[in-house]
Amino acid sequence: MISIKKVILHQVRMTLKAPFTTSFGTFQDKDFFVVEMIDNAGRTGFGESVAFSSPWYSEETVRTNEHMMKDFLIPLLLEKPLEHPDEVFQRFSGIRRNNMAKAALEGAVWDLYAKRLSVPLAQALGGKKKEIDVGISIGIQSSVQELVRLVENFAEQGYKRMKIKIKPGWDVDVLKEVRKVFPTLPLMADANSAYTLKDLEHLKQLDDLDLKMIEQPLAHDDIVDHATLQRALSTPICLDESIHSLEDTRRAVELGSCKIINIKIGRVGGLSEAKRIHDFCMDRNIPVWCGGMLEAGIGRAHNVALTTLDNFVLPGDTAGSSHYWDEDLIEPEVVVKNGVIHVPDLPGIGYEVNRKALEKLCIKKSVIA
Ligand SMILES: O=C(O)CCC(=O)C1=CC=C[C@@H](O)[C@@H]1C(=O)O
Ligand SMILES: [Mg+2]
Repeated sequence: MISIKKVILHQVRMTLKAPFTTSFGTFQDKDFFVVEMIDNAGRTGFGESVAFSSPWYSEETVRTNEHMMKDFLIPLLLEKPLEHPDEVFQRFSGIRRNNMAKAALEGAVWDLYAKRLSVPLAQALGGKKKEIDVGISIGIQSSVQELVRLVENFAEQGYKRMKIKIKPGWDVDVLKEVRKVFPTLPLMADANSAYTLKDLEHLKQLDDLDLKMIEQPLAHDDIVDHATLQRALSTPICLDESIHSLEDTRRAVELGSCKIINIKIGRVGGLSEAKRIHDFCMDRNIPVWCGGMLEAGIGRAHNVALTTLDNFVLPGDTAGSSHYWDEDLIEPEVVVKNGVIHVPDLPGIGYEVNRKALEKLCIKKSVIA
């Protein structure tokens, strides 16, 4: 049994090496929670929340995460022991949505569980890969020249796929310029819901660019219009923001809204639901990949472990720690060599938490026992 005795919420502030711009705006400071969970044997599991400080990506924020974890979710975990991390999803089922708060805690339970078994988290999840292919996500840049320079730099580092953010006015022409310089490089676009069906004819031009996919072109809560758009495009649509659960996945697949799913542990409420979406898509030959939320090392470690499952057949957004941070919260940091991450074989998340760095970057600590 997993008997949780104490949960420590470290509210951390880290500054990205470079500002991150999407169709929604730009930010560089990232506040989030490191969840430290201690069991009755004194073992520690770690999770990381991914909600941003403002509700632009989803309705959740750092503040809503804190409220939900402290006032609703942690008390449910402390109520009684757990047989298996899969039970957390059920234990939280009375709480509506708030998936990122749920996932931060459930991730710590999974890490604790794997450490109790003394196996890597990847193995506890059923993953077999010892190495994973990764891509990189490039925010909207100040000029096409700067974008081409970044694509060149990341291609030289061996990243397996370039994700380029687009929005009206920074899309087809920009991608054509990149294609001119890199005629065969695996490319995809992420629109973060910047378009509507009125842009259908405009978006059809993407079909001439040999993109691997176009991610979330339409509204963050839509699967109907995406089905209309997918029927008009030969480029596969990948859904991100629209998919919060296995049920959303089932509906989107039945409607034909997408051909690929970007699975983000925080967006779907944790690793157990992420596995269910993975398995559902594998049974229907729908490829998935692991999206990113600009995580620090603990969240990055969870993404690496999840990506070892068989149907993560497309490179995800799990770039190396040094792409994001001057100093990460884990030792060793996540390193990408020629577009590949070697999966750690230590118990749990497989990386040690750098306590000194955590203390230095922690702006508030709450102990709940
Ligand atoms: O490098 C990463 O962690 C991926 C970053 C990234 O592309 C995104 C993070 C968060 C929201 C979005 O802007 C975007 C995405 O949609 O995947
Ligand atoms: Mg996305």
